[in-house]
Amino acid sequence: MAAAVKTSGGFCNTQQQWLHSTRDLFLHGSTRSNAKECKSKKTKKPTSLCVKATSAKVELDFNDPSWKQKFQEDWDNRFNLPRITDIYDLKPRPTTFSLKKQRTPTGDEDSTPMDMWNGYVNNDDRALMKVIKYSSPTSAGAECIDPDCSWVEQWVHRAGPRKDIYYEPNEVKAAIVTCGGLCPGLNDVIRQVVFTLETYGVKNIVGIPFGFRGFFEKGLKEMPLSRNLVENINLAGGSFLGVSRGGPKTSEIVDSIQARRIDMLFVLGGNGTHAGANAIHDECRKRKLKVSVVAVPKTIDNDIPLMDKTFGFDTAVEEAQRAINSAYIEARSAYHGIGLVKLMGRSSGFIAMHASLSSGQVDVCLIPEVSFALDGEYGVLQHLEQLIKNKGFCVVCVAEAAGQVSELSVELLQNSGATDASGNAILSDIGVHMQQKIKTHFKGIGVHADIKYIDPTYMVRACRANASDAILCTVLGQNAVHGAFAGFSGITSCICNTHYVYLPVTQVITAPKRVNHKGRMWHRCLTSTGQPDFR
Ligand SMILES: Nc1ncnc2c1ncn2[C@@H]1O[C@H](COP(=O)(O)OP(=O)(O)OP(=O)(O)O)[C@@H](O)[C@H]1O
Ligand SMILES: O=P(O)(O)OC[C@H]1O[C@](O)(CO)[C@@H](O)[C@@H]1O
Ligand SMILES: [Mg+2]
Repeated sequence: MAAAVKTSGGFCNTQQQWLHSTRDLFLHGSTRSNAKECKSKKTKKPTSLCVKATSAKVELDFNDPSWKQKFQEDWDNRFNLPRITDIYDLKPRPTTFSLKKQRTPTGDEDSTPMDMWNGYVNNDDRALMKVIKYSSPTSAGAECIDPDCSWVEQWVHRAGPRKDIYYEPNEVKAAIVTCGGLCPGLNDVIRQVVFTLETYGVKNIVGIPFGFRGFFEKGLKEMPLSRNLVENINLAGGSFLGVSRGGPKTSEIVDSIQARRIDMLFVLGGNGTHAGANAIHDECRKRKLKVSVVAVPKTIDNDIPLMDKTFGFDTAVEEAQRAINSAYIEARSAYHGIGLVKLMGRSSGFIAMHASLSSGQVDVCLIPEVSFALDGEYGVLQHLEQLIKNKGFCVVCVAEAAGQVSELSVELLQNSGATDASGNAILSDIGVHMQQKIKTHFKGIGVHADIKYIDPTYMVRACRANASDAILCTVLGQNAVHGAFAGFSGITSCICNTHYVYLPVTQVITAPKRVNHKGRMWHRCLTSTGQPDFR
């Protein structure tokens, strides 16, 4: 077995493989420019791709027979859930969240004691994060820890109601806030959080309007929430509470939490919001406040690491494929028609890839994780020329960040460096750029081309959640409340490997998740589109 190179604060093995850390997971699939090379101290030559495991505290030597145990201990530490009992000596009390008693056919109450009903989750329950045993680092999409790709169990905490709780529901003030951009399902989660809080017996539930701004902007009043008020909000898209980017400093938010006497804060948002939730959790701990901060991961971009998907993603894909279908119909019906669709994704191509796959009508899918050239012998334009010649029309789906994330691929478009209120880069319009390039190209070669450009961006995220997202939102929202009552804080309620779990927010905020260009899904997409390499 090849020996590991020790690096400070991280692991590095001697084959080109990934290590399990949030940073690794982010980098997974983006080897070319993201991963640093590990250089041998002696020869100064690169020995492997080396990834710094930001939150890993151990160094692994794969020659050490106990390396697995060390890895697992480190894993368990990193995925241990922060609890308010870490700073307070609190006595638990029996939960007020009852699993409803069933009735026997005669109408009598079933006499089975509640304890026997197996409805509560034990704090020691775990779900497996990874279920594939890769036998080789060269297996498609392999995620290996050591050069032999050994199997190592990676457990995470199961979500759900506990028998013991750490808050007196009557005394709890709970607040909900939705941040970032819109996303289908925000209202479904708000609704379920309110329903579940009421089931525990909480009466004081409020909504913070317009994201974190609602904590400090004068004139924005918190909204009292109840089952009656939110009963039907899932029937519409958007956020009942409103969203925003940017906002106050963490200390100001926590001042406001203190002043409002909030005990539980449910934060719905993407990676920025999760970073905010973590900062709020840390600040509450610093001030020794008994506050549970629980996040629920939303974003149509699906770019939060470790989880199967974020809520809203499924719906966005469904809507996006409608746009692709329209582009296909336009292109198919025109003489030398070219349908061009731009889809959202700030720094990842998940929506573009999945919508291309689900529609089955795309000839070329371009995502930020994969380099492509427009011009030249192997460029996209040359391929479009062939498609027009051979089948008479074609459809192109481009992710908004394609050709614009320099650490992932060759940059086609220069960004201005401008950022939005949250500090996110404002991207150039790759769709408009491509439309111009295609027009100029076909004009240049004297071939007629009828280009129809569709930009459905805000349409794909302003709609209401589809059935699959509605169920995901329901479970995540309920589990968020169970997590808070169980005394956890600084956690996110999510789905991993089809099971509902809690993860510490620290583990999901290091960097965005990206499409693994060596993974099976991207290869399936390529098989479906039939596109070549554009380099
Ligand atoms: N590192 C951070 N620390 C504290 N707060 C942050 C951080 N990053 C972002 N925020 C705050 O989180 C909120 C939402 O962030 P952002 O606008 O990036 O959206 P997001 O949660 O990533 O969702 P989306 O997927 O729609 O982009 C903003 O109010 C922003 O100020
Ligand atoms: O709502 P805004 O500020 O226009 O931001 C758009 C961005 O938000 C998202 O919809 C979600 O992060 C991205 O896909 C997109 O880049
Ligand atoms: Mg974001």
